[in-house]
Amino acid sequence: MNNTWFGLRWLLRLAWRLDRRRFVIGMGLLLPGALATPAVALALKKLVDAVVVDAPGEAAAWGAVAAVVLLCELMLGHFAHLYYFELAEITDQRLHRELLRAANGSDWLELGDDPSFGDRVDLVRQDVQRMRAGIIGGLPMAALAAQLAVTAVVLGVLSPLLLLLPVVAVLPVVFGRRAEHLLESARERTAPVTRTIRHYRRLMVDPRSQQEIRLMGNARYLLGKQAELLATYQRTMNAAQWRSTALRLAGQLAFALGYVGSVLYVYQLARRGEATVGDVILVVTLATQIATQMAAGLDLFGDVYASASGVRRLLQLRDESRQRSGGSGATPFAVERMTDGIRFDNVSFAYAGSDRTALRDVDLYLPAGTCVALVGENGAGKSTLIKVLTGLYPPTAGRVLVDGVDLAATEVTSWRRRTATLFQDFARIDLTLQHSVGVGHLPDVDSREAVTAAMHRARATALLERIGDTGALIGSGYGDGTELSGGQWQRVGFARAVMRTEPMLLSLDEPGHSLDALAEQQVCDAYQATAREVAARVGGVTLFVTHRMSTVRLADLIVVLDGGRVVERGTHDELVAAGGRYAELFHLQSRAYTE
Ligand SMILES: Nc1ncnc2c1ncn2[C@@H]1O[C@H](COP(=O)(O)OP(=O)(O)OP(=O)(O)O)[C@@H](O)[C@H]1O
Repeated sequence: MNNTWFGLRWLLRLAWRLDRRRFVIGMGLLLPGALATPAVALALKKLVDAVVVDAPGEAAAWGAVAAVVLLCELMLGHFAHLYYFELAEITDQRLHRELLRAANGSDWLELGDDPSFGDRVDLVRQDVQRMRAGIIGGLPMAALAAQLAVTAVVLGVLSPLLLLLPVVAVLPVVFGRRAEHLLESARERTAPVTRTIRHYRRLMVDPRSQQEIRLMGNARYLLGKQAELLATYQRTMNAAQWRSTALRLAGQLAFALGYVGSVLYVYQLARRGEATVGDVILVVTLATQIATQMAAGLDLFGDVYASASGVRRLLQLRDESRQRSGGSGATPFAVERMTDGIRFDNVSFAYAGSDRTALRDVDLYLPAGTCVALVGENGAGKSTLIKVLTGLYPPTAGRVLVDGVDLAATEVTSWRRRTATLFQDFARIDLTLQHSVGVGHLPDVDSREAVTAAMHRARATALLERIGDTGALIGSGYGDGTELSGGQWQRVGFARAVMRTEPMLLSLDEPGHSLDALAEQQVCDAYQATAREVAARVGGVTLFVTHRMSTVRLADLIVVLDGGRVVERGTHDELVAAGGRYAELFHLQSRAYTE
């Protein structure tokens, strides 16, 4: 129960902060509208009593009062709805923003790797709709509470025994809450199943997987898998629905018995002359009203309860994101020009939920101003090393020092501002070219010159000319933009990375990925040129991962990783002469080219 009130209070406080005017007007209309309901019953009682004692003037007056109050009840509620509906709309937008903030709030990437975090983000996304209903239901619920209080007072004055009626009327609410709880926990239990169902759905409509699905003829197999999961989901949800419906029915049955009992009781009082005919009408009317109020209350409570669970989950996500962020004592990264270099001091790293160590006891020195190639087989840990160095993951053990500054004690976002990275699985940002590239350096996001210069640095001037203008839309994510090839997207990604003109670390993961030989050569030239610029301007280190030995041999330093360990380091000539792992890889590839 505490949880529900907390959620309701949190939502109402948020609505109050967002738009006090609508809140006050909405409540100001709702409350008298709600109080009009028991007032109608009282006016009817007076009307009937006046008719019984044959006082037509008084009866007509009470009839008029009943009509006016009834009109108020109908009209005020309707106008109030307009206000709190708009309020719910505003709150809904804010909640979506809160969710995006919570999902992206952590400084590190590890939360994003955690499937249970993803499940909870999915649940909260569904919850936002319910939280909106919580606002729409929360305000009338407050008015309803006032209405019930007045009804209880009227009944208590008539006979204290009649106070049992509102008490019995609470039963459907209690049972309804339990029923909601049942459905909620079923929803939480099936979250991994629904995530997998959605994944299958995405997989089958994604153009990239569709071609393979067709070639391999496995559409039926995937559909079957999805159908099995759907059946599991429906079984669990149906069982929960049945149990929750049974609980609701039990609560409503208990109230129905109380209703009939109270009407019979007041009828007996009237027969003994202890109540008037008007009192019988009053109880019949109030009991009917309570039934409607309780049914409405039950629905509203269901909405509020469900939205309170959403609030709880949203706040948990937010806290979790905050907790997995850098310490508040972290100092901003203030090195302007790198003179020493980057050091990995006994660094190890394991992904959350994985029992495999992706980096093991890495001791590595990357001197300032050098161009370093990372080499190793698939899964050796090359991308992971870049992710740890760019502060996407904190090391599990050891330290990373940039010019002697320990990244663990540094505000990670300020260090990231001094890095420029293009990952193998770079983002395809379907916006205008201006913004798709410009977001790489927010201060210049709207600067056409900065974007044009970045496209130039990325050797993508021809692409810019083909697109025509930086204001043109690229990709078809949300509009009719120019569709780009994998290699062209990579150029856009590279231009985005080099929007930062003074990175202390330039990291390029698989530059040749998605490119034809000529394009790869051009991009590698661009990388080398950018690396030289970065080295000259701020003593920056360029780190690139590639499987092409012709590119690797140009590096000042080559680092060979195997199973998460650094197994060799040196120049091309040194490593070839050493005849170790690198020499083996180099000869293997040279043979492949010459044979
Ligand atoms: N998000 C993740 N969660 C769990 N394990 C991961 C994750 N990303 C990578 N790994 C694992 O960490 C190890 C190192 O992966 P990494 O991507 O760093 O290798 P790589 O050398 O870059 O490989 P490739 O050449 O294929 O890109 C692999 O065993 C991989 O399966």
